[in-house]
Amino acid sequence: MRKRIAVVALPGSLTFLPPSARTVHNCVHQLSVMANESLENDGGTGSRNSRNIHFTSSVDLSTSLESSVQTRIFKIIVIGDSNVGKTCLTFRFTGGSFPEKTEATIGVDFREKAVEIEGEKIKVQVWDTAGQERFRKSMVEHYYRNVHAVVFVYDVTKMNSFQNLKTWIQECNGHRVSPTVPRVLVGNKCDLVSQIQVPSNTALKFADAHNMLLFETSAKDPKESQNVDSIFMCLACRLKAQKSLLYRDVEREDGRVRLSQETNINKSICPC
Ligand SMILES: Nc1nc2c(ncn2[C@@H]2O[C@H](COP(=O)(O)OP(=O)(O)OP(=O)(O)O)[C@@H](O)[C@H]2O)c(=O)[nH]1
Ligand SMILES: [Mg+2]
Repeated sequence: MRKRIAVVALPGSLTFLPPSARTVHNCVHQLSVMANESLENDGGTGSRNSRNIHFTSSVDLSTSLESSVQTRIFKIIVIGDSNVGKTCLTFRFTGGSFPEKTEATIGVDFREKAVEIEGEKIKVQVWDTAGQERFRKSMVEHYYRNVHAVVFVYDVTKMNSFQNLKTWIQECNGHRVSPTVPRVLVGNKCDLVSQIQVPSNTALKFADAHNMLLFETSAKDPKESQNVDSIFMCLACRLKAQKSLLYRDVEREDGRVRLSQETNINKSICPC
């Protein structure tokens, strides 16, 4: 039986159950997923399009962020071998579906989702990076600059992609990403049950050794959708708890951040 981080949906709410042995800290957060604010809708096809930022300088990004200055922005990068499903995972989180067709990411795909945690509106900015060396080498500095959290992804059906995690961690450390920056490990493609090569116990040991939570999930399986959400929400909850992260004039009403009425998703227990 594969050990997973369980995610259970209650009527009118989204509840994350904390992973028992790997709880990093216990916290209860109230959150609402306000709106699915991908920077630009691609019509649900999942095809790579205009949000594919193959930028050459940080100026491109600052332009994109001008409209977002009223909320805190958490930059989360997603890294790992090519073809492990980074694009599909980020699309599942920000777009709520599995892309019908993907191509190798070139540079970075940049997506955002607005969430509300304990009454604070937050933008989770997901940087879906290229796994192929030739598509990423000129971009690496941009990935790691001012990053708030890192998601390492491997494919549970490809032992190589798991073994290569060491290299990805080295690269991350080599770019002076602070040890205090939260990191999680994601084993993707768990729907391919008969092809699984990476045992859960092996992955769990690795995650523990690197002080990471482990999520085993599938971007493809719709039943895993909330589990995919919990990867990013877990990080967002932890980042929110780090008061030192930049505030950007959070919109307030009567001294309190107004809760969104647009969704019935509200009370949650942080999976961390
Ligand atoms: N069965 C299954 N296939 C998946 C899953 N996630 C992604 N895939 C497939 O795996 C292939 C690669 O997915 P991508 O998301 O493009 O991989 P990537 O990691 O972004 O690859 P690069 O952009 O080259 O770094 C595609 O054919 C997807 O349809 C999953 O959870 N289950
Ligand atoms: Mg990709």
